[in-house]
Amino acid sequence: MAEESPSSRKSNEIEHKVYARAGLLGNPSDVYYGRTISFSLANFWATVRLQPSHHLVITPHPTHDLVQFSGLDHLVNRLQSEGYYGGVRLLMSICKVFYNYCNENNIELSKENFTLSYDTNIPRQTGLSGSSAIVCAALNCLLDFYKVRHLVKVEIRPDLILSAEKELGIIAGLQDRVAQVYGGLVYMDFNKDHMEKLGHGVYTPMDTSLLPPLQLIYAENPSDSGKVHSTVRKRWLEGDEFIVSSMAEVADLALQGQTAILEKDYSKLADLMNRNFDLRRSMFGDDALGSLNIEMVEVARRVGAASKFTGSGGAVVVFCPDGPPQVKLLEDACKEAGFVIQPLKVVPSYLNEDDLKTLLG
Ligand SMILES: Nc1ncnc2c1ncn2[C@@H]1O[C@H](COP(=O)(O)OP(=O)(O)O)[C@@H](O)[C@H]1O
Ligand SMILES: O=C(O)[C@H]1O[C@H](OP(=O)(O)O)[C@H](O)[C@@H](O)[C@@H]1O
Ligand SMILES: [Mg+2]
Repeated sequence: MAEESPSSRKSNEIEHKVYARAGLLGNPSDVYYGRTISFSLANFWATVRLQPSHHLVITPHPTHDLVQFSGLDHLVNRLQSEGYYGGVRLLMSICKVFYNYCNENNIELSKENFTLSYDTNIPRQTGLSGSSAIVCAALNCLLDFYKVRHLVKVEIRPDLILSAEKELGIIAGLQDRVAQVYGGLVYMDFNKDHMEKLGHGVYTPMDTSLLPPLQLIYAENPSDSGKVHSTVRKRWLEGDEFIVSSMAEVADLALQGQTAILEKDYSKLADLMNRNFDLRRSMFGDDALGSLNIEMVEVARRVGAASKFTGSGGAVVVFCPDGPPQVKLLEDACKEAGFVIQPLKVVPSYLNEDDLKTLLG
């Protein structure tokens, strides 16, 4: 299962690449002690580079952390489309979480400093987990720079990545981070007992070759996962019966999906994907999901394909049960609607030997 980790080292520089992820079934129940099946995709990735340096420096990205504008209209347009934040706060936050975790667990860190910089081609805030890709790649750099990879268990790493985002007030779940730490296709069970006893879920890598060809549709339409989740989260915490039972049904789709994928029962997979989106829609409501996002799902369904969000909105994973002619119909429909469509490329697992050793210990 292990492939070489997508990292590289030039003299004493460290670079890690982490791919976008798609939730195939069960999301967003990961935020609610549920189950999901998710995978990393080679279509998009973020890279973080670490270079040893005298001071500790977090380098702003020239475009994602823009602070120089041609004028007020440029500044205001930019804030309206992309919000106030780029990746700098993500890098700072994972440094803090990593440092605290090492302190609390008696993992000694040398006194050396570094400069962190990042780049990403993951379409911003489209539910492809651009945020945790940056955080995960930074964590990988820190693990290697301080040579502590063997001391930080693989199952714990998604929690560290999530803590870094929670620290910033981003409402998020673990599925993104698990898919991005493990790579490949992973079945995840976030059962409450396990989560409380072990401090993490139970993660089972699956063979990526079991998946049928899948398509990705997305639009440049940033949506904030925190905002999308906040009302449903509040209702769930209050014990709202409809939300609690619907979320349990979403979690069950991943359980059924695991069997369907293992048996290559793709018509069942299509039904489960569609049901997944229908349940999300009934819980979150059309206003929170946004008409453009709903249209991306609908465009696929109009050609008879199965479709659902990869994350909280912005991108859609599609399965065309009738094969290439149906994919062609879908491409034409997307072109007309102004959506980008491309075949999904699933990344195999990229845990290395040191990572695998921590799973045994
Ligand atoms: N492509 C990106 N470049 C820079 N920062 C990003 C990017 N995508 C996300 N972020 C940062 O992560 C935060 C949370 O993003 P989120 O809503 O979770 O989007 P995603 O679905 O891509 O993970 C953003 O507010 C921003 O600070
Ligand atoms: O709503 C979802 O399906 C996911 O939303 C977040 O992911 P994002 O890529 O930021 O949209 C969240 O982090 C995930 O855990 C949810 O499953
Ligand atoms: Mg995110």
